[in-house]
Amino acid sequence: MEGKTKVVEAAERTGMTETWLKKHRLVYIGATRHPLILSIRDGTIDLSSFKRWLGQDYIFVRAFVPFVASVLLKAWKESDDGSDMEVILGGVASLNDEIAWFKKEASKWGIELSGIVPQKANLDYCRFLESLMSSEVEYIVAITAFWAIETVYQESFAHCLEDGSKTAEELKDTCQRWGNDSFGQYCRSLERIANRCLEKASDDVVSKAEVVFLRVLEHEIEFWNMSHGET
Ligand SMILES: Cc1ncc(CNC=O)c(N)n1
Repeated sequence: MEGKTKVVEAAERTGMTETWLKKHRLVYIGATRHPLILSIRDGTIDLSSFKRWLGQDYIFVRAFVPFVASVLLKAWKESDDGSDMEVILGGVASLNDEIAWFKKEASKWGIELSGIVPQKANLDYCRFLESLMSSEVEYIVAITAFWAIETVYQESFAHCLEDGSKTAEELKDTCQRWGNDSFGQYCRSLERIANRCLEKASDDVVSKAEVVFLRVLEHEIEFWNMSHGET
């Protein structure tokens, strides 16, 4: 088992996550190449959409913190590798900066965060996160969701920073937050953890994790859709 795990860790994106990304490619593209992201990238974004997204995302991130804390707790109880906890703890630490960043960014755009009303897609997504916090949910299922949630933002915002993108200067800071290389490294660490765990998991748990992966993608698409403003 030891040797097998090493082989998986040596290469990037080999394992269950790769299989799923291929199998559910269209949904994944729906989540990572959403019209809102494409409009940031091509410079045609309507700023009211951006502001709507920013305000809603602040609310989401506040609910995301206890979710990540619950993944940390599961790692401590259930993981067979002590370094998982350190990767997840790094995620918790960066969320502290992220909340401060949202406040600064909101004031830059003249958004009053205390006045934001969460929309249905946001409430649905937060409720889904809450369901994953239950102690009944396996660590493998929760870490899979965590990896997927972070990776959608990484792939989406990194796309807005690629050569040839026409992202406006005032939006680059947002794109950097999730699109930067070190966030990319962190997502790959989460992916390696997920793959290592999935390799040892029963078929039943692997199927549960796949369902949760797909549901994350669907929630992410609905979340981007909120920026259109048709509640
Ligand atoms: C809706 C959504 N999905 C993923 C992220 C990225 N994780 C933490 O910031 C996010 N901010 N918002």
